[in-house]
Amino acid sequence: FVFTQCQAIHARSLLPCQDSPGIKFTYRATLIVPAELTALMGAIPVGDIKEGRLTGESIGVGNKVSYSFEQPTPIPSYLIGLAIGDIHCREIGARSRVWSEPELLDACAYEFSEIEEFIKCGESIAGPYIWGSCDLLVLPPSYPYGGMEHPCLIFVTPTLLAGDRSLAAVLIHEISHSWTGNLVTCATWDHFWLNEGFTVFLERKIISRLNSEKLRHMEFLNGYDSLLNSVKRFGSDHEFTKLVPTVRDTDPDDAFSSVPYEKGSCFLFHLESLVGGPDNFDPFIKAYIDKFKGDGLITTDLFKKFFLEFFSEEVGTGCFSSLDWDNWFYSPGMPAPSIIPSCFDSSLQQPCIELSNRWINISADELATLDSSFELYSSLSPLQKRDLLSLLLRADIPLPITHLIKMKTLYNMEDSKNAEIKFKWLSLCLRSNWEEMYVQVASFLTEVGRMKFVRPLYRNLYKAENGRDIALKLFKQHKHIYHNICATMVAKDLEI
Ligand SMILES: CC/C=C\C/C=C\C[C@@H](O)/C=C/C=C/C=C\[C@@H](O)CCCC(=O)O
Ligand SMILES: [Zn+2]
Repeated sequence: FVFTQCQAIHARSLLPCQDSPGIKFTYRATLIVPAELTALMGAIPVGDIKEGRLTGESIGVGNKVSYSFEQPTPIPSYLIGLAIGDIHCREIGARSRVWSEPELLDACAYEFSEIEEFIKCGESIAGPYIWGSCDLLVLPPSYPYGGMEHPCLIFVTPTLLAGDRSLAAVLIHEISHSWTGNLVTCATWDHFWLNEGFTVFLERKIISRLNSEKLRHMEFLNGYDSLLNSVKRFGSDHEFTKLVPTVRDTDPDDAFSSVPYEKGSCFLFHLESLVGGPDNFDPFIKAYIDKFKGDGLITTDLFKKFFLEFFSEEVGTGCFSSLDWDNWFYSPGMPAPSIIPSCFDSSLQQPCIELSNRWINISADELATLDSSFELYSSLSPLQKRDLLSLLLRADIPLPITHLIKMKTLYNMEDSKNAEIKFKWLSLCLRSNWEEMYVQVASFLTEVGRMKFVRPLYRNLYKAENGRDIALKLFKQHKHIYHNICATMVAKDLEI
């Protein structure tokens, strides 16, 4: 199975190109591959689909076929994407197919069957979907990211296959890039937040409309937790914790974190609150996409200028007099004090907060009293279970191993198919130096290659009591299974 990951600056390793987000071009491509394999690109395929397979053309030489593609809408180089493998497809929506290796196709078709609803909702907020098709390719477990927004063919990790559609936010995120990022694109990587922060904001708008505003707020609170972790990892005065960092002469992979996603979406949430809420802010989103979709390039200054033009009346009434733009854009660390967790409605997190406090405050000899919490835990949604574990991870002191042993059996933690819950649970065990669980950490690390999970688990195993040598030996044995970006980043994390 061959797949590419060009974002941010890897397209240049694939083909000669102006490998910068500020340069856009259309393309046609032809891939010649062994006849038993299928080739796909983030573009419109020329061939037909017969019995779940793209038809290639025999080239008459050797047992090979050619597949041709066309991307008629100008895109930046980082959105070039291709994959080649034993890939089959199934229709899952009016303009969407899901592609995967045949063994996964049933599970993928079920997990992602809401895709047309997501696209339609995105259109109602941001304007027409102009890319034609919106297919989905589920990659092998080594895929280093949750998803990648190649136009016409979104790539996603198989760790989204929770079996209950509970991890759909990543798909909604990648679909949202059809407007923010793919149509209106950051002119340089310094302005990456306009790709990612705006896409997270749009993703959560869709979640609000399709589920509830309370869930949008819960996702903001979860994102705030990720932002805290990123700022803590870099240090609160680090360049990469700025919303608009200077990343010239820097490998963008080194600068990558939750900061542009979560600080950026918090900034837009703050702007939304200043103009009086979603009803007043939402028309700006469509106007913004419409305004910049032409040459499709955006910078922070252009965004600010258009925002103030659009809300010129509010400027006149002093709506933004308290807004310190430069502090938001150029100060390192956590967002300006105008955004703190209490800005968000935490009602969906309340049961998680209460349950986490019970686990944090109970003594080892009272653990039996928690048996009654099984019903409450079972009633939590997968995202609430995720947030329960996040709250426990944020506790001042690590949970005692006695408590983790109890939680493991009481809540059947090992049975969860939800990768986010599994990741948080293993992180909780590492934080408490529960050495019996290191083997489960190692097994998870040899099953997935998504950096969102792999990097923190290797770092925390490396820091855990008697974990350092296990981490180094495990990585040395298995680094070949990871994508090169992942292997490179973990090697840096482990100071190799
Ligand atoms: C301030 C940072 C400047 C530039 C960074 C640009 C790209 C970083 C490069 O590492 C590529 C990132 C690709 C990300 C793809 C998908 C993400 O949206 C999801 C990542 C988290 C996850 O696994 O869910
Ligand atoms: Zn994104």
